[in-house]
Amino acid sequence: MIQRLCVIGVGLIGGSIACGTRAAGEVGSVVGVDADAANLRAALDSGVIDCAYDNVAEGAADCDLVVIATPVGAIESVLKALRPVWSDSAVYTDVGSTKGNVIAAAERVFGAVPPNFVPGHPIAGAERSGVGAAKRDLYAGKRVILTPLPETRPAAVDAVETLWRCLGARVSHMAPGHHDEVLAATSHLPHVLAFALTAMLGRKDEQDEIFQYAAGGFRDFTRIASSDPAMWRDICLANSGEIVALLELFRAHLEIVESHIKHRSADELFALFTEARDARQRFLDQLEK
Ligand SMILES: NC(=O)C1=CN([C@@H]2O[C@H](COP(=O)(O)OP(=O)(O)OC[C@H]3O[C@@H](n4cnc5c(N)ncnc54)[C@H](O)[C@@H]3O)[C@@H](O)[C@H]2O)C=CC1
Ligand SMILES: O=C(O)C(=O)Cc1ccc(O)cc1
Repeated sequence: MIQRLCVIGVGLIGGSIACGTRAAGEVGSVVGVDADAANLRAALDSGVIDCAYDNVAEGAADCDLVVIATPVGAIESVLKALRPVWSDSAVYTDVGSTKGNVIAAAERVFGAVPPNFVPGHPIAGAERSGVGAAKRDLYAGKRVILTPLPETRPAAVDAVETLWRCLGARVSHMAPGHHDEVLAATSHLPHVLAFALTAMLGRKDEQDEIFQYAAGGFRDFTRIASSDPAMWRDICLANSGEIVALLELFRAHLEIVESHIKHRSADELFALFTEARDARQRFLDQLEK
């Protein structure tokens, strides 16, 4: 049981942790900290949090578990603000979509990553933001990746695993670099492609009104281009090396498709689309495992 949980950044992800732990009966009180006064007010009014602070150090003091759920570009400043009240008896974690930069930020702020800080990332979410989008069951059946370091205290890892399990999530461990490589492929690259395609067509739409004739496939492909631009700017800057390497690979693949279409290579196109459909089926099959 968590006595006093502090959520820094009470948006979609932090707000869902707050209401999920309360629904599970696993928390005494929830302290919310947010830089956006209107969002903080909404979190308090809707009962997602019990008390609200705009100051990180004041909110986190005397809490036994502190979850940092701000965009990844803000995590270093949050760690700096936490440093004066950092308690050896509390456990700290984050939910950032990238892990290498969060660990590097902790090293810069503290000299070394504190043994009671457990970097984490729930592989669950949506294209919506803010506490209004929070859901108590957001993490049910979803995966969470923790990237503890050799110096991370086992009891701190246990406490963070217990938090996620009480929300119904399945917890795995990964090395931070490996996490950033894997997530660049399945999350960061698709978001960049959706943003790029939608922006390109958006310019064309001003001339041709093409969106009027878009079908379900366009809606499916571009849903994630409705995601928060500031959050995705931060992710792209934080994991730029992995993302740029994948964009280069993707560009080469796109050129192959282009060449098959240009040269009317029907068999090659059929083989490539079949390979893609089979790969997607493998993805769907493992979702059910
Ligand atoms: N949206 C998603 O589907 C997922 C997001 N994540 C990660 O979770 C984190 C939060 O994302 P969301 O909840 O979607 O964003 P959100 O925009 O819904 O919530 C973030 C909140 O942090 C607050 N904030 C920003 N800077 C702050 C600061 N310096 N101090 C205090 N509060 C601050 C904002 O006002 C906002 O209310 C990000 O690091 C993101 O990469 C992880 C998994 C999924
Ligand atoms: O909207 C979607 O489908 C997502 O993919 C949400 C998401 C966004 C960022 C993450 O780090 C993890 C999940």
